[in-house]
Amino acid sequence: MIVTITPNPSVDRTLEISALTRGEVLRVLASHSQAGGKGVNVSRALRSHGSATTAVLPTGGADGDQLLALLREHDVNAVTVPVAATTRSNLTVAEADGTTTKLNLAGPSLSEAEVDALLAATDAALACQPSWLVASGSLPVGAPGDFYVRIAARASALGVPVALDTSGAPLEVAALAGSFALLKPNHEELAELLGRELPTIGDVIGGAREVLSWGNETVLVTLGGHGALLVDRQHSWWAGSPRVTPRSTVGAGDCTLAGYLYADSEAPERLRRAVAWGTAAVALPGTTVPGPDDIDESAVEVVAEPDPALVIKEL
Ligand SMILES: Nc1ncnc2c1ncn2[C@@H]1O[C@H](COP(=O)(O)OP(=O)(O)O)[C@@H](O)[C@H]1O
Ligand SMILES: O=P(O)(O)OC[C@H]1O[C@](O)(COP(=O)(O)O)[C@@H](O)[C@@H]1O
Repeated sequence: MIVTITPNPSVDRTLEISALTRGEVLRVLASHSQAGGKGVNVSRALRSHGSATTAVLPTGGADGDQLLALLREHDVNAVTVPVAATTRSNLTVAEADGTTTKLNLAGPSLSEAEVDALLAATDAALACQPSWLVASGSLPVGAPGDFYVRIAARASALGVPVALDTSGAPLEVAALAGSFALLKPNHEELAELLGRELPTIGDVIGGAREVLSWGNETVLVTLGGHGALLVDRQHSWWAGSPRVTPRSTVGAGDCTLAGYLYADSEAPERLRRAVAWGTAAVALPGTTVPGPDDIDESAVEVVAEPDPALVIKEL
């Protein structure tokens, strides 16, 4: 059983168009409304593979109701904390050449009592001793900057490992506090955290090891179309699959994390599965999560101790 907490979920709305031209009237080829938010997507991907999972999230207003209905459709067990403000709707414009433009709203403002209720709901979900707690996404206005540190302390008290996928200030506060079993930044998020560019494999491994030195156990860095790197204190692995033209990259990082956590395997096999799930996600429209039939682990190449001189953009 894996519990996810998504403090700022969304109804993801995707518009597929042939090409984006500013200032023009454009015809939409297809549109999708799907349950979104990073932890929500992890739960959806796990559920589509038959895993037991509970998604903890706040919901409010008509979009909150729609989000819950969408989760029900996908048979995802949701523990919801009702909030007064309306759940956000994030917008994606997906172009035929694979370019994905994401417009993410700040989301609703939560009161102190609502934040406390969210923490209490997470405590209640942790009582079943899940194998992982996944804490994911941006923080809503009103949540304290150390929200994920508080979450990690509660999980650690129960011996539950925490995987964190966030960005910006919440990532910095949490990563510096340490105590995360897994951090999943993408390439840009890790570079922003460290305040420097990370053009080579060696730069990313060095940066990940710096994050480990703050008291975290493992770092999974996703590299967009260039695969992913898994780094612990002793070892590193790179994995990638043949290039595909994405239909939508929204949710690819979340599916990568879900694939990593899905089963307790050796590190390189976890990474292979993670990249297979992420690659499958980009071939699907909007925030669609892959099921078992979409995944091809055999297409993923895994390299132990990759050459530090390799330039990521050239992989
Ligand atoms: N353009 C792409 N082509 C093929 N695979 C991709 C592409 N973009 C992302 N992926 C896959 O999805 C994973 C996560 O993508 P990434 O963009 O790094 O994460 P996030 O969605 O968290 O920003 C990558 O590690 C890769 O396996
Ligand atoms: O909380 P944030 O950082 O605004 O991100 C939320 C958005 O990210 C997603 O979870 C997708 O994330 P990834 O593309 O990084 O996997 C969307 O479903 C959601 O709209």
